[in-house]
Amino acid sequence: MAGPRPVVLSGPSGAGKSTLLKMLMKEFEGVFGFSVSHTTRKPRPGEENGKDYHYVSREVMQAGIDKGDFIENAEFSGNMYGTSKVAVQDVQARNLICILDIDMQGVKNIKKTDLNPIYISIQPPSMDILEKRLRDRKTESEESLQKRLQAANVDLQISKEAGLFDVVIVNNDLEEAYRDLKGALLEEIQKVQKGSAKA
Ligand SMILES: Nc1nc2c(ncn2[C@@H]2O[C@H](COP(=O)(O)OP(=O)(O)O)[C@@H](O)[C@H]2O)c(=O)[nH]1
Ligand SMILES: Nc1ncnc2c1ncn2[C@@H]1O[C@H](COP(=O)(O)OP(=O)(O)O)[C@@H](O)[C@H]1O
Repeated sequence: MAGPRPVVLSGPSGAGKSTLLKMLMKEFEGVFGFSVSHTTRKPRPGEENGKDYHYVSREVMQAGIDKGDFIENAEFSGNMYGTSKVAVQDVQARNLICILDIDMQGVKNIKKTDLNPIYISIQPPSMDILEKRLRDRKTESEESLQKRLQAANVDLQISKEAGLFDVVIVNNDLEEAYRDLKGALLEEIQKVQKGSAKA
C-alpha cells in the first residue's frame, strides 16, 4: 500500500489512547489523520459525528459489514465498532499517517490484512488507576464501567503475548507517555515531513 505506515493504538478503555492521539494530531497537524470508525454506541457530550466516530444504528452497521465495507469490526461492551475501508483510504489518499484506535479484536483482525501498521499498546499503570481515571472521566454508567474493567483485565492478559505489539507504553505520567509515543513514531513523522514517504 502506498504512503506512510499506519499506526494502531490499542489498550484498555481509559488507558489514555484518545488523549495521546489528540495530542499527536494537534502537535503534528498535516502529518497524522484519524481513521474515523463506525460505532453503534451513543455519542458522548462533546463528541462529533464524522469526527470522533460515525454514529450508526445496528442495522446500518450490519448492512455495511455484509456489503464488505469494513476492514475489521468487533463487538465491545455491548456495542459494535468497525473500521471502514473508506476511513483508512481517506487518510492515505492525503498521504498522512493513518491512526487507528481499536480494541484487541481489531488488532488481531488487522494482523490478517495487508495494512502493515506499527502496533502500539497503551497501558495503564495499574487496574486501580485505570478504574479511577474511568470514573473521573464521567462518561460511563456503572454497568458500562464494569464491562470496560472486565474487558481491560482480558486485554492486559492478551497484550502480554509476545510479538503482538511493536511498542508498549505505560501511561503513568502523561507527558512522559507522550514523549515515548513521539519517540516511537519519530522516523515515520520525519518521512512525512520530508515528503519522502511514498512507497
Ligand atoms: N475493533 C475496533 N475497535 C474499536 C474501533 N473504534 C473504537 N474501538 C475500540 O472500542 C473500545 C471502546 O471505545 P469507546 O466507546 O470510544 O470508549 P473508550 O475507549 O472508553 O473511550 C476502545 O477499545 C476502542 O479502541 C474500531 O473501529 N474497531
Ligand atoms: N497520564 C494520565 N494521568 C492522569 N489522567 C489521565 C492520563 N492519561 C489520560 N488521563 C485521563 O484518563 C481518562 C481516560 O483517558 P482516555 O484518553 O479517554 O482513554 P481511552 O481513549 O484509552 O479510553 C481521561 O479522562 C483522561 O483525561
